[in-house]
Amino acid sequence: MPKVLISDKMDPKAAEIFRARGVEVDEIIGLSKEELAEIIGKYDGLAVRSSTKLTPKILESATNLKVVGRAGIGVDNIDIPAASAKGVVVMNTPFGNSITTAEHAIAMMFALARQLPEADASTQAGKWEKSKFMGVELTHKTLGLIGAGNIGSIVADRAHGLKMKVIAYDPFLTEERAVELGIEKVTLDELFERSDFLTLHTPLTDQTRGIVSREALAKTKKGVRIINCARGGLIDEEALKDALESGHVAGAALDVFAEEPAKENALFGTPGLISTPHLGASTSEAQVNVAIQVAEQMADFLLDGGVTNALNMPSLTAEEAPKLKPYMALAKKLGSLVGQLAHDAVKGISIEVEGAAAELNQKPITGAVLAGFMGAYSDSVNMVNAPYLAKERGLDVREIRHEREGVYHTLIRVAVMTDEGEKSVAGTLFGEDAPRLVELFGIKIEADLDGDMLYVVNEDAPGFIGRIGTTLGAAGVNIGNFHLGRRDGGGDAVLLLSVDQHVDEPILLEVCNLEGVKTVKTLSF
Ligand SMILES: NC(=O)C1=CN([C@@H]2O[C@H](COP(=O)(O)OP(=O)(O)OC[C@H]3O[C@@H](n4cnc5c(N)ncnc54)[C@H](O)[C@@H]3O)[C@@H](O)[C@H]2O)C=CC1
Ligand SMILES: O=C(O)CCC(=O)C(=O)O
Repeated sequence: MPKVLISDKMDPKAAEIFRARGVEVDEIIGLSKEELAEIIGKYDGLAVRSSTKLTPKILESATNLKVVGRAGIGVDNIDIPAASAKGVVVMNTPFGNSITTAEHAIAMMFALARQLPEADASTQAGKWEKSKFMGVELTHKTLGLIGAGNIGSIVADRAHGLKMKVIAYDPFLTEERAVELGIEKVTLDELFERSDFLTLHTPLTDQTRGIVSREALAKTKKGVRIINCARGGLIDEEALKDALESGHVAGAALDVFAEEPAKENALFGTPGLISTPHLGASTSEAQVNVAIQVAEQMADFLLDGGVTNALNMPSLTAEEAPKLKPYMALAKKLGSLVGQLAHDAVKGISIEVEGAAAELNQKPITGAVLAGFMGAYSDSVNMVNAPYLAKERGLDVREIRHEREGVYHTLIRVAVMTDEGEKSVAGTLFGEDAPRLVELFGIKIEADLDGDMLYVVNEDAPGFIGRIGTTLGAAGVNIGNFHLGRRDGGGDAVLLLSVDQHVDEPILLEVCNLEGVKTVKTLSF
């Protein structure tokens, strides 16, 4: 009988379901890292919320672990690459707590508008300070959403009921979906400039970390009120403290903090700050939803091999898996490449397979492309749920199959349709299993898409390669590999550099300022 450990506080329904399905279960809450590492080896499954941190070190001791179930959405407490490397499936419950979290954001917005916590404390202290607590109405105010996915779109729906004007910045939001949601799609700068209330609903990724920075806060309207029920690292907390103290930001309601549990934080005690201890998902309804869902999904997997909402595993039969594996790795890298490079809203995506790839089940290849593509924007995407999410968001997905071989024995081409037209990338397998990019936006180029990379478009002119090499070398960035392609002599050239470390913003700026450079972007695979 498989054995599961529940290591975070979870609704009793989870344990009930495990037992009813024939899975042995222990509930041990509040284990230290060392204690968890000591006992994890006994378990086939681990069910968590956000307190348990599943680190590579703990995974080292997890000799029997097959599945980790996150009763919730964000999986930043689970080291997914380490779990994948160990063959451990990671599942989450992407929708079970979205309504509850959206409601918390709305509650925070009301609390800010009417200073409810301060007014309550003052009244209960017998002060009756009626004139001190002058509020603002929400009606006709502009609510700016950063992130209009599941939670953001529920917040938008509720805000419409409050007669607010909703604007959003979300690079993945198409115009069609925005119209459907009644949201005006804007740039990030415009969102900062126009919002009376600003609320965050994105995962914490390299792109979103510190998105509400000191510079961003300087662009906001005086008197803006900010709500964060997503992840702490999205806001520069020190800059927010300064902006609250100066009165530029009239209030901030935070459910999440850069360091959690936030038993101490420099923001505490700042005028205008309202805080809750990561309560976004804490309603009995949401906790029952996620507990039932996580237990059912984990039991399905442990007892029958069924896979739902896995973040690191495609749904595949045992026979297909080994043949498809290298194609899926290639497909995911190509999807990720276009996801990282396509700045504008993508309306559609086509996945074309040719030669040997056309003899295989195309669904997992499509799933892998979509997982790579959407993984650039969200941390809840996997090969199983990516096609569903793409449909939900109005993304037109096309699959094309050519059985004939072209120049390569096998080829996968991924094309995205944006407002600027169609852009495509293509790749093949070298030696049957080594994924290789062979074409990038119409330019022939051969490259491994691996680790940290730098994408540079420049005017093809003598001396450029030397200049970029010197600039990166002077900044201590080692170039591991160099891939060059060009449209035609004297036209644009594309460089894909494999670098040994992530290239930080100041170095990126130096590269950007080199003569002839048109575009520079970091990529990560
Ligand atoms: N406070 C709490 O208890 C809870 C917090 N959360 C947090 O809320 C986050 C959002 O959850 P969902 O809406 O379900 O996720 P989702 O994946 O449905 O939506 C995230 C949205 O963010 C957008 N996005 C990604 N990168 C962006 C960027 N650079 N700028 C602007 N938008 C960007 C995506 O396109 C997507 O539409 C989760 O990642 C989780 O961290 C979720 C549940 C409870
Ligand atoms: O489980 C919790 O209380 C936190 C929920 C959360 O942050 C999430 O689902 O991403």
